[in-house]
Amino acid sequence: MDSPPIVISRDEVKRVLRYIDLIPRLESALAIFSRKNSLEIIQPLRSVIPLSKYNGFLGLMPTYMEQEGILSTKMVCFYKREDGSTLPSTQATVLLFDPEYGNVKAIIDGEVITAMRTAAASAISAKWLMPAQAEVLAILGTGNEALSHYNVFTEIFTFKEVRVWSRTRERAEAFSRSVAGPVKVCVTVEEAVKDADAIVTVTRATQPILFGKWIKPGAHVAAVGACRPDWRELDDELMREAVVYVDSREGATTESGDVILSGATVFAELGEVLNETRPALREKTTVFKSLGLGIEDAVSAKLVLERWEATQ
Ligand SMILES: NC(=O)C1=CN([C@@H]2O[C@H](COP(=O)(O)OP(=O)(O)OC[C@H]3O[C@@H](n4cnc5c(N)ncnc54)[C@H](O)[C@@H]3O)[C@@H](O)[C@H]2O)C=CC1
Ligand SMILES: O=C([O-])C1=[NH+]CCC1
Repeated sequence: MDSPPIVISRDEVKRVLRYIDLIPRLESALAIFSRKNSLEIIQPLRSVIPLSKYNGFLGLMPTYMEQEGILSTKMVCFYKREDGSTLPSTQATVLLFDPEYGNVKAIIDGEVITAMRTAAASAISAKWLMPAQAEVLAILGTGNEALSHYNVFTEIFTFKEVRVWSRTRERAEAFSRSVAGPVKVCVTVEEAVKDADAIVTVTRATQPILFGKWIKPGAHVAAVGACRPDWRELDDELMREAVVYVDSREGATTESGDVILSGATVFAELGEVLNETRPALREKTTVFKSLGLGIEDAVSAKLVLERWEATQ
């Protein structure tokens, strides 16, 4: 109880965290989240502080899960700018507290947690909402989130073709060389998403890059970027015509430019699908608008600590 916090680095998180363990924890957390029972979870809407001078934001994401004994806060900085910095544009730290006494048990690097839990949440959405015989995956963007999404989607599904698009061909080619399996480099978004069954948008775009007119009816889009109320990745047509699922209704209607500015209706939270209180309309064109939840970081951090302790 009075021992100093354990510090777990990015490399250590990478060593111990596995999708096979993470996905069931996230499914359970998303289901708990959507039951909205304050005896199970307290997770206020994230507070976001704009860092206007630096074109960035600090998000604070506290979570308490009494029955699981988890009290945590993630602090995440994310930037819109591109200035050639070698630091990641999304950086985070997760604090795990002992809820009984308030001492910090662990300080865990949040970069890999953020990338893996976000990709795992998108994969859960695809498990329920992607067409049954999905053959083609398109990834738009080539940053950290693109890589984690490539990893989990190719680990748990079998696609005949994976495509990638970036604003420059060089970046798309570098991404394609950096991953284990074959990836087709596409020069335009339209080429990348034509007849794709699953599309992942993981860019820092602030204006739409993906247009409904290019998408095959029945496709599933996991929309991960555009996490500010005035940022977009998807156009109005796609947002209004697709069935829109979100991680959190409150989050989506407060933070998502794609939801707010298009006037789209939110059909369900992913946790409601997992709880079977709302249907998974797999045969329709679907969008999962992800913004990220503190509860995802909380259960991921607990898992990291457990696995890390087991290997000491
Ligand atoms: N939903 C969630 O839980 C999370 C969302 N995010 C968001 O996901 C997005 C990607 O994050 P990271 O991979 O960490 O970022 P990153 O900086 O590693 O990669 C961003 C990618 O977007 C591209 N890009 C930048 N501006 C663009 C534009 N105007 N149009 C098209 N492409 C553009 C970059 O070339 C790069 O390929 C960001 O918007 C980030 O805020 C990040 C973490 C969690
Ligand atoms: O949940 C998260 O960590 C983030 N969502 C958008 C940027 C970072």
